[in-house]
Amino acid sequence: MRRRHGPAQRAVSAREPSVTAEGPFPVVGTKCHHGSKSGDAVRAPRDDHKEPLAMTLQAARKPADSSKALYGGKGTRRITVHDIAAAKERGEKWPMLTAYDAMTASVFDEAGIPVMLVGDSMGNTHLGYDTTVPVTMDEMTLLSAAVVRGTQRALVVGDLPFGSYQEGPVQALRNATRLVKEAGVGAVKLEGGERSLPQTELLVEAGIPVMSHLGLTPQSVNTMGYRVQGRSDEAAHRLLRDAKAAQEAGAFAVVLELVPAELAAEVTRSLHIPTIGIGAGPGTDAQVLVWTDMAGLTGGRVPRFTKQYADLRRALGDAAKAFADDVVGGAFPQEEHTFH
Ligand SMILES: Nc1nc(=O)c2c([nH]1)NC[C@@H]1CN(c3ccc(C(=O)N[C@@H](CCC(=O)O)C(=O)O)cc3)CN21
Ligand SMILES: CC(C)C(=O)C(=O)O
Ligand SMILES: [Mg+2]
Repeated sequence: MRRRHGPAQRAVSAREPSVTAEGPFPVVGTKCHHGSKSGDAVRAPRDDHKEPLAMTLQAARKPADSSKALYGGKGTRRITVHDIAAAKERGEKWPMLTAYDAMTASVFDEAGIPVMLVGDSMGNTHLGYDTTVPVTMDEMTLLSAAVVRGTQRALVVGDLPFGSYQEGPVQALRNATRLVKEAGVGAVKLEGGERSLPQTELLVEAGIPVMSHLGLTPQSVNTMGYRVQGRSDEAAHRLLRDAKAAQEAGAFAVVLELVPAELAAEVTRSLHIPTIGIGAGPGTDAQVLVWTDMAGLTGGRVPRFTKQYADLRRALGDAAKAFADDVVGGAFPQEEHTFH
């Protein structure tokens, strides 16, 4: 355990941002725990106060690390939406994973994952619901705050859950503001094209970066099911139109879920903001997976677009059985685990 999870860390509010930054982590670079938009996060604290002003300015203007790559680069400060835009210009591909708790998020942060999505898929993976539909703002806020506390570098994006933005732009702004102020996320994501444009515009105008989500939008499972989207010519045109409109409204990225690879590639070529695919083929700028699917922890059926990079479900089950066998057989605890 590298993080302290004492009571002092539980309460996060805009009024006491410092409580999110404490803990035994070595401080590398400058931490920015409240959003990613702050240009002031770029300047590292100086301990050499004898340095002349001219030199200070020169140092501040010095080009950043030669390797700016979102994944594999040398940067240690919090990733911003500007870094995401620059990656598209460089033609760089990048990975995104979901995260729902501080400890797992710290593992992905140390692995260099540049963007983490606190997905409403937490409904399925962590809260035991059948769909994402029941997930609440309270649940999103709690888990998003944990992911922000567990990361130093990743841009943390909070999903706006079903019912938290459908009423209109004002409701969307109220709830997105809550995720920014109480959880400290750097951006929010909302599902839908045309129907979510007024929300996107108002949020961006208010200073909250927005990630759009098109194609299969799981919050609409009760009307659309979990089917590949954009197969007909009409649906394909609508998706392309929606993506361009989201970009026009100010979105900094677009998730494309379960759409034909050819269409996702065309959307990617047509936009100057990055596309993030999930079940959308290899032609998108980025790829996202639900982390429990990626690591083989999810039980039961997983979507066909998932690739399993580990078998955590087996590893964890084996560990639990080994512990249980030791307890029942008297092999644990031993002398080294015992106090006298
Ligand atoms: N664990 C998990 N992984 C996810 O990817 C995920 C969630 N939960 N919860 C929220 C949504 C729901 N998602 C889903 C759910 C089901 C399918 C699915 O059954 N897809 C079919 C394709 C059907 C077709 O061919 O049209 C598949 O076989 O993969 C896809 C995405 C993606 N998201
Ligand atoms: C699958 C991603 C894009 C998502 O919206 C989620 O995890 O909730
Ligand atoms: Mg989601």
